[in-house]
Amino acid sequence: MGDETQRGLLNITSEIGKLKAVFLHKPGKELERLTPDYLRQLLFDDIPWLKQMRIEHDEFANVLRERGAQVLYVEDLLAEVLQDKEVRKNFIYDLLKQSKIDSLELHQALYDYMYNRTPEELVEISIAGLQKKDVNLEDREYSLTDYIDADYPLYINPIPNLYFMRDPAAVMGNGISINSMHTDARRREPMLIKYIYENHPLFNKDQSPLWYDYTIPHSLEGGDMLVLSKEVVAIGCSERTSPQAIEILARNLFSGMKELREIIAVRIPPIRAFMHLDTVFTMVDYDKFTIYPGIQDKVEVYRLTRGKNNGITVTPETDLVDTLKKSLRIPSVKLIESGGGDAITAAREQWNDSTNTLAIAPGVVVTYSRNEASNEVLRKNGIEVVEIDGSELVRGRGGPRCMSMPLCREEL
Ligand SMILES: NC(=[NH2+])NCCC[C@H](N)C(=O)O
Repeated sequence: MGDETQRGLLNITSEIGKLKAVFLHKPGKELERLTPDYLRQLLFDDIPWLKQMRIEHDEFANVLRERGAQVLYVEDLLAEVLQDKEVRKNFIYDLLKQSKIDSLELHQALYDYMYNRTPEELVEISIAGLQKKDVNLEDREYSLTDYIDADYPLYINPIPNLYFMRDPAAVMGNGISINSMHTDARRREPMLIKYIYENHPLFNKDQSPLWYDYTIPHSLEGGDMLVLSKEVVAIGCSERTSPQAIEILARNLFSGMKELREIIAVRIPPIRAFMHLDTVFTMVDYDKFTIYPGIQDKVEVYRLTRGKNNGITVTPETDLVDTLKKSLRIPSVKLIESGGGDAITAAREQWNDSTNTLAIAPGVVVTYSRNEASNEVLRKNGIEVVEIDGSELVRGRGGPRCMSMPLCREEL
């Protein structure tokens, strides 16, 4: 990565430019800590079969490599960063704080336990969690909390949604937004990215501005963030992303991304099936988008431009397609409706992330093979569709776009 390391690897100025580098997380032991009692709380609808899931994930990574993208794994970069003793110490403190371990004695015992693990083992704990039975703390005097929580099997909870790398952070321009997650289940994920951003030379922090920080109390998730062009960004205002967060992000982007002209805020209904904008709407080519049919009538659209009111002027718009044309300055926009024109098929396939396509070049997308009708419609509209199997991956309710965090795309 010679030159790129010098000026920082991060560069995303579109949704569709040829993908050059991408961050993934291969699902691991954290998925084996999902139990029926905690499924909903952990944002899953079913228990995936990990072995098959990992095969599917490898296939996804291979497709991206074959098409010329460098695949980096968050777990590898984090382990590299944790080689440094100071970083490791701070990381363990943050992990214990985030896990709300307050008892002094337990805090010390867990600190010692983790400090004596290898960086790789520590990474695994930070993702898969820490079971009480794996740590021998027999001689310890119990606190009240220890007695009351005795039946709970873990000291540190797993974060099984980490393979949806899209959400905890998003690269925009040459900077990164490290997001504030809406649910407790995902709260730790951005912290892992922050450690990599602050300490890994590939991210070259001094060259890469931070657009948002996960400690800000207004939630913002990457599934809602679409970089449409150098000049236009779209952000979903959704179950997961608040208007306050969009305004903070907008101010930072306007001051740091010189060419950025406007931000389109798209308000979508706050329900689980549509948790993020990218579950109903993604960009697949210069002037083509895939969309869940009917959603265009259920959204509210606002344009944010540089202005006097705290740095931003907000203009309500009436129509999504008109706004896209106007903002992107293109004569026409084609919305490709997922599901192939049948309402039942569309709803079933949307539930399995038919609309969550990942563009790896203009007009080339990765999708799940199971969404047959939606894939066919894309092809009919001139899009090259690269299919992967996702029978197990889909059980966490996310598709190829959700599972990837692009770091660098070729400029258009
Ligand atoms: N960008 C996305 N659509 N991500 C999907 C994330 C799915 C995950 N189970 C959650 O509820 O958070």
